[in-house]
Amino acid sequence: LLPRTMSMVCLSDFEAYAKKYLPKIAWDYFAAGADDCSTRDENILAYKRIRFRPHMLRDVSVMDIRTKILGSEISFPVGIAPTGFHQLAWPDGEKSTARGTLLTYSTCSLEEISEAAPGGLRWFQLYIHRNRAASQQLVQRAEALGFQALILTADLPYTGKRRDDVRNGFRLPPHMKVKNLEGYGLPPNSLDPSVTWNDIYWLRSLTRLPIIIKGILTREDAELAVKHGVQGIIVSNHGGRQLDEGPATIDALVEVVEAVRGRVEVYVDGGIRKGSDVLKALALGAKCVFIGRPALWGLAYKGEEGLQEVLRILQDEFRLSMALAGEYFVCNGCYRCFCMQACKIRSVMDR
Ligand SMILES: Cc1cc2nc3c(=O)[nH]c(=O)nc-3n(C[C@H](O)[C@H](O)[C@H](O)COP(=O)(O)O)c2cc1C
Ligand SMILES: CCCCCCC(=O)C(=O)O
Repeated sequence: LLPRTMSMVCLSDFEAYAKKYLPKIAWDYFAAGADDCSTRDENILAYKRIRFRPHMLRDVSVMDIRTKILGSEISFPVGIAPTGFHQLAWPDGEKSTARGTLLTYSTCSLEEISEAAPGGLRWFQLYIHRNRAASQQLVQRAEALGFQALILTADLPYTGKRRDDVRNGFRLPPHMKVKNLEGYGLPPNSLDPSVTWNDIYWLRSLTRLPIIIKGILTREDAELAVKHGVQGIIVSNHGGRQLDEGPATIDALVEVVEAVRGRVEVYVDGGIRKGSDVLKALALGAKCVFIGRPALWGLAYKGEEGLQEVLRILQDEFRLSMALAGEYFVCNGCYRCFCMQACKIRSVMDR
């Protein structure tokens, strides 16, 4: 066991721990952004530019931070984003994160995860492979195992250029496998870069599960997503790991929410490191947010327990920010509740 003498107060403490104790190749893979990492870093900086307009004397003695996503209640509006290869952080891998999203590129199989967390809220993240029959089977396995939604990740026709991964010659250690793809004879780089919007119809023909599209950053694509019948949109730039120099997700969220006009649920991920970031995202119209790297840091710290600690800290910070801003219930992504002022330093939370 690694030393755990640090007292964990905020998510950056978990980051420091993971950086110190993970093997360099794993840390570099988790931390990586594309090219100069400017979008990765901008995801975080953009939150810092947003300021609250807090209101006082609003009786925040009783607070309700529950919300619903696609009809299911969650205890507070934070979920776990799909991130690859959890066994690089903790031996149990995705079994420890099974209450979140599970992905194609996991080091545990769909079946192992279902067994580890029966009955939990679970969505399956899909990459479409050139071998469509394999993708079809994955979708159908996920549906049969009780996953409640499909997330189609749209921003990875090819993997972005992550310099440290190139320098390190990153690949999975021989004892770790992409278990969901075993038996299909697929090389790991068999993703289909010819996927288009029409493939949403193909996916729809395979499953009755709600489809959520992940990786949307513009009003034009948000319109297309609604037109193609998805049930949800995750505003995401893959944690800045794909196209560098694109917008920070919290900035893109505003135009996506405006374009969608409440027709489907909108979520956001990227750069969420504090409870006040969650509040800002909600105030700007997200129904729920997802954390990627912070969940991996929690896993690296203490497996499932470490992840729970990350979530608990984020929940406490979120609750406190809400109370200090004069809010006592979660707005459920109803963007009309908040006045989004078009000033340089955007102010949120004014109703
Ligand atoms: C190590 C790592 C692996 C990832 N793997 C996937 C993946 O397999 N599928 C996917 O849709 N997104 C993947 N993502 C992107 C995350 O789902 C999410 O968009 C991003 O991590 C959010 O940013 P954050 O890390 O700043 O919270 C990955 C991100 C990281 C950091
Ligand atoms: C063949 C591509 C696999 C990438 C899986 C993980 C991922 O999305 C990442 O960002 O890393």
